[in-house]
Amino acid sequence: MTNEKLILKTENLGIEFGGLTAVKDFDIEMKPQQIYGLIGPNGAGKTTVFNLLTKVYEPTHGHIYLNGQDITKESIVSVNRLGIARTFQNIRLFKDLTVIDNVKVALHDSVRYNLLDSILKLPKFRNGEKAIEEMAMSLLRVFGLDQFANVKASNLPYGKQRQLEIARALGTHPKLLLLDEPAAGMNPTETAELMETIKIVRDKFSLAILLIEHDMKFVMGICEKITVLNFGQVLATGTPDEIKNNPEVIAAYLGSDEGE
Ligand SMILES: Nc1ncnc2c1ncn2[C@@H]1O[C@H](COP(=O)(O)OP(=O)(O)OP(=O)(O)O)[C@@H](O)[C@H]1O
Repeated sequence: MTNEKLILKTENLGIEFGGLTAVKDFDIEMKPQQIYGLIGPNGAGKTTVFNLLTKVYEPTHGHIYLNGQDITKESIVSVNRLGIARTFQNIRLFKDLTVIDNVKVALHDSVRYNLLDSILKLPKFRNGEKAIEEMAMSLLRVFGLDQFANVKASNLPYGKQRQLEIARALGTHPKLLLLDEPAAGMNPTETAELMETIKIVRDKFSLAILLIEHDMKFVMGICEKITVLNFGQVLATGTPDEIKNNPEVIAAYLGSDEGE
């Protein structure tokens, strides 16, 4: 047991679907503000780990601790309120809403007023709306998306849509942000830009980031620590250099793909 404060810790986390063990004995220790990579072959269980951490799936085994608090039995909503937010492998924006409205939806939960306030447009409601508008704009500014505030989300270039998803996730004030393949489908320029944005987000919002990614240049370039999953189990955990040079990881996953 370490005395060091951890933002996320799991112990023997696992889930079975019928007879299939999708994830088994998954242990991770993440420090606050750490950028951490979760990699492994297709079907290794990476997205399932995200679904366990966000309580989309009920773990069959093990425990999840957020900031020292056991959140294993919490609901999806309360895990989000306690500080875990995520993005998805496939973009899940409200495509017909504007860029700013996508972020405002996430922020609405953090400003409290009741239905009557909103129907009567009482000062509390107006001030709340103004605060939400300002918060949304300041989030968009971090990503250079403020200039597109009134554009329909589906009209943004692909790389910007991915960034908008991150902006929206930040609207719930997470302490831990889970990014599922944030660089998927991006061109090299967009990927390089995303690396910078992720570092800025980590510093500006003082949060830890756990990311799943197949782009090894991206993972090795940005992550301080990496865990490799293979067949639902941890194959290795270490620094990018340790992982790159681990013979088991090379055999199971990196092989000739490394540096692609
Ligand atoms: N709801 C479910 N029911 C049954 N099996 C599932 C379910 N969710 C995931 N699995 C299985 O769990 C295993 C791990 O899948 P998962 O999507 O987590 O892998 P992954 O590492 O994220 O893969 P990829 O890199 O392709 O996204 C797979 O065999 C998958 O079919």
